Amino acid sequence: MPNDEGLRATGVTVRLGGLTAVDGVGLEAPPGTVTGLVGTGGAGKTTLLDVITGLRRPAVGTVHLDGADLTSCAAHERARHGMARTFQRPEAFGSLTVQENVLVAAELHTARQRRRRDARRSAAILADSLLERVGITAYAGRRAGTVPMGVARLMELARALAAEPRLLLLDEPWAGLPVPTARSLECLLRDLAAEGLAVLFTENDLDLVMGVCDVLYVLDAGKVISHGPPARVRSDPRVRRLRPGRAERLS
Ligand SMILES: Nc1ncnc2c1ncn2[C@@H]1O[C@H](COP(=O)(O)OP(=O)(O)OP(=O)(O)O)[C@@H](O)[C@H]1O
Repeated sequence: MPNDEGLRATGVTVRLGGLTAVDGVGLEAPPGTVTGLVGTGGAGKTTLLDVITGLRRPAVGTVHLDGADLTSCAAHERARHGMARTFQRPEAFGSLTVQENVLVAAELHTARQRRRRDARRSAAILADSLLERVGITAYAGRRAGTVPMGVARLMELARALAAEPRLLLLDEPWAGLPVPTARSLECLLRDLAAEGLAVLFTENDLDLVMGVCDVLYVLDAGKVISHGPPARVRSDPRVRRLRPGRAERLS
């Protein structure tokens, strides 16, 4: 039955060769909240995002969005159900401008909505407003292949938002961003959640994201070892054991 519970993944297990990369993970990302998925390199974060977005089939487990079972759906079908994602390495049309890159995504979305008559115009308006929203209007005319990594990341975010998703998944969105831009991104994610989006991001450094999320999941060797409000998770002994050298600062 359709509902508005957002993302619910249950019992997700992924085996890659002899390795269990994700091991019985359950995770929820409700609308109106920012959910963080934190873990050291190799913990299984990207693999879990791949399962959620349909790029990888789990050995076991289910993925629901707003009550719809998407476990057997292909990636493009999940996108139609309202999922949008950014990647660790931004994927762009390097020879197009930043504005054109966002426009392509906006045109796809407006065409899908069958607003064909004014699709081009409304796509252009949407693209320009998104460039402004993520703060990269100044780069609109630059070729995407020539912009700094931070701008490329924000451009990818604008492309994801062009689909007007209900669930936004971001794989290490802060990597390569200068501090002021990172702060703006935090504010933007909070604003998007306040508008009703379910936001789920991955990150390696728990300290970096303490103030951004409502709920944190900590993944270690493919398993969720702690989840809940950030302050509670940070003081969880199982999490503190993962963070040698930081215990004093946190106590
Ligand atoms: N295609 C693959 N084949 C075999 N093993 C893989 C493959 N992709 C990932 N792995 C392994 O699965 C585990 C989880 O990897 P994953 O990339 O999901 O972790 P992560 O938490 O996203 O790491 P990072 O923060 O470095 O991106 C790691 O041990 C990784 O080496």
